[in-house]
Amino acid sequence: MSRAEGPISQLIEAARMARNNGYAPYSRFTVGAAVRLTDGEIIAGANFENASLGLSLCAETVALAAANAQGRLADVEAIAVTGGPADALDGPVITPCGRCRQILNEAEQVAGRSISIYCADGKGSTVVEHSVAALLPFAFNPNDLGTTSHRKAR
Ligand SMILES: O=c1ccn([C@H]2C[C@H](O)[C@@H](CO)O2)c(=O)[nH]1
Ligand SMILES: [Zn+2]
Repeated sequence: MSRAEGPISQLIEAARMARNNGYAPYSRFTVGAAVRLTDGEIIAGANFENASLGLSLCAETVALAAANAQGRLADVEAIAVTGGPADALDGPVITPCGRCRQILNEAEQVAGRSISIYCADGKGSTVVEHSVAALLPFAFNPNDLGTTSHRKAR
């Protein structure tokens, strides 16, 4: 899809704004993500690097952890991600890394619904939609541990 409209473009704009807060002094590649909840609330995240380089956190993971910190992990229905070189306004269409895909899969299992992933270029003009299942086929699931305790009691 190109130039998204309505709630999708709103979510991408939130991700683009969050990208400004990316802490990326080592890679100089800033990333923003924004999660949309079932009631329309948007929760943002930005990448958060560390001098111990391998400890860096991706924007998607930060946004999902922020939703969890508000007790809203089960309400996640979509996520947008955008990023690029810190000194440029644009950037390529990026898709979540492998670790974030596994974390998105966990959120999907908790939410009990599929989560739409909107991958936007830096300008937000090109948007590619993916599902978790498409990005992470044959995922390792909470059910594989023989537990259902990831499901929220309602
Ligand atoms: O989907 C992605 C890909 C990369 N990054 C971050 C990790 C690191 O801080 C920087 C360069 O890989 O971008 C994200 O936040 N999300
Ligand atoms: Zn990641």
